[in-house]
Amino acid sequence: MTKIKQFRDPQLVTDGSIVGFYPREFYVLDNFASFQVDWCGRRWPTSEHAYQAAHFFDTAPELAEQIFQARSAHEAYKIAKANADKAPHDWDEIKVDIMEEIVRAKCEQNPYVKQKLLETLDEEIVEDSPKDAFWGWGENRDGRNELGKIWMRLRDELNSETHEMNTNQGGNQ
Ligand SMILES: Nc1c(N[C@@H]2O[C@H](COP(=O)(O)O)[C@@H](O)[C@H]2O)[nH]c(=O)[nH]c1=O
Repeated sequence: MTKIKQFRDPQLVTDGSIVGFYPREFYVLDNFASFQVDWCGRRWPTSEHAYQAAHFFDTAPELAEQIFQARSAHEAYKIAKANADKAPHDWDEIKVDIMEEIVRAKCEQNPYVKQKLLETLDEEIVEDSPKDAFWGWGENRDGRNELGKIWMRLRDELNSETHEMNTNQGGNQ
């Protein structure tokens, strides 16, 4: 039995009879969601813009600029994919740390994101992507779910900060 009331998702109709387009309950955790992030000296339209541009900061700054200007997260993603050969050779080794930095900034800077993260209580968070088995769980639901893990780490941090604050306040009384 789930502890979280996901009031939107049970209404999803997936039998093909309608085309539904209202965002899902925890859409804010998605990198394509429309929350700006101040990171590396710029205000990025979404965390996806920041993450995709970061591929090219050192190797192709003009592409980073193009991604900054991209009109949507989808566009940012497409530019990066089309230029994957220009990413640094060690990208796979550094990308999780970079993603965590960006996602942490998004959470700290957007109170609604932080609120929704805390509403997940201690349930497992999964990027339930049907195709990405690195950031999400992928087609077979057994992928690495690295983005879900980042959110769970950030949630742990927030909860231990709150716990520490409560403990300190209790100690002062
Ligand atoms: N592809 C995708 C989403 N997934 C995001 O796409 C990015 C893929 O990273 P990488 O493979 O390292 O370039 C990553 O930020 C992941 O969370 N989300 C969405 O809403 N819609 C999409 O179409």
